[in-house]
Amino acid sequence: MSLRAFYHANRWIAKRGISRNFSSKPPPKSSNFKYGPTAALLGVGIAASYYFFSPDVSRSAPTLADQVLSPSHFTRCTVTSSEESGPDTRLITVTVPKQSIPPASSLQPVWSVFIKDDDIQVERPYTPLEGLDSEGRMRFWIKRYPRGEVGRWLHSKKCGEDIELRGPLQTWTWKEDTWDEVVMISGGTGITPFYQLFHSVISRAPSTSSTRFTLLHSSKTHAELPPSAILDPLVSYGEENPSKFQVHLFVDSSAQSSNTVALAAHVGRIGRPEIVKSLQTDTSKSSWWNTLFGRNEKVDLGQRKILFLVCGPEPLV
Ligand SMILES: Cc1cc2nc3c(=O)[nH]c(=O)nc-3n(C[C@H](O)[C@H](O)[C@H](O)COP(=O)(O)OP(=O)(O)OC[C@H]3O[C@@H](n4cnc5c(N)ncnc54)[C@H](O)[C@@H]3O)c2cc1C
Repeated sequence: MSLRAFYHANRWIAKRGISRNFSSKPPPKSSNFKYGPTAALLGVGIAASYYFFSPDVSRSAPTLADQVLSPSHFTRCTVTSSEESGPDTRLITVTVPKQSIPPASSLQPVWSVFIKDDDIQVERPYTPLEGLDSEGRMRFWIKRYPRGEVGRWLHSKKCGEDIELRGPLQTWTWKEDTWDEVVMISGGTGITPFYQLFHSVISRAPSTSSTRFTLLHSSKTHAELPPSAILDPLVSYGEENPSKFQVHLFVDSSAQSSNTVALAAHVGRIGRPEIVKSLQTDTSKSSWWNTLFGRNEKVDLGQRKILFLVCGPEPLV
């Protein structure tokens, strides 16, 4: 996983790169796969501090029954639903035993859990789309890669089978009343942390909240776009609250699908023009974005605090 922060403050620009490996095995020798959230911050005088996982305990942590979910031990949970949601993806629901459900107050977006493939003893982090409900259910959108270990193993799990997981682990912490604009850019299953933020924060924001959110999501094809269980709530909320939340979908190829939401996707990559265009719908900010991205024009950041979050495979990040 890689984490980078970009600051822009008046005429000073700093670029910082921090990389950490969270894999429980040596990285593949020749793979360009990387699932990395990148946070890019723009604003005046913003002090940014991000902390992703501190893998202080590992897959060798013990498995404990009758204890509340914790990063320091594994909890045996049950797969209660698994449905195909695209060519290589499944929506998988895992249910935590009642006695292991942590208090809701201990779960702050955005968090994830490590799931352990106990055939080969490796673990990978996954993001519960809606967090954890009062019945102990967590729903995941999980991609299977051709030679990927845990994804393929999870796809093979049937309803009623047990899996072990540990967490919650804080992927990134949302802070209320901090940002004027939040721009989320995702590719593939990189949408999952943003969906959790949408479910836990954006869709519940009080009408007095002035933060504007924009989600730009890209998938290779229409068929690989997130399933309607993910897209429908996003699209509906955006239509009902256009001044608070906008969602724009992108696909690389124009091959069509029967998914009606998918048909609304733009063909092409998410680039600078797409970001500018999506944000220019608010005319009060068009000059801000024009000057920010214009080559020879003076940057005028004003006093607005803008956060960019990027999550997806390495070519996107
Ligand atoms: C905070 C966080 C949250 C995440 N949330 C989600 C989520 O909600 N949903 C989701 O689907 N993913 C999520 N991920 C990604 C997930 O953790 C795994 O990285 C992903 O599922 C791949 O793991 P794997 O074991 O299936 O594949 P790996 O075994 O890690 O392999 C990954 C890729 O590398 C290739 N590869 C493996 N070995 C080699 C080799 N020797 N040579 C060349 N190529 C090789 C595989 O073919 C595959 O394409 C998240 C990641 C993070 C960091």
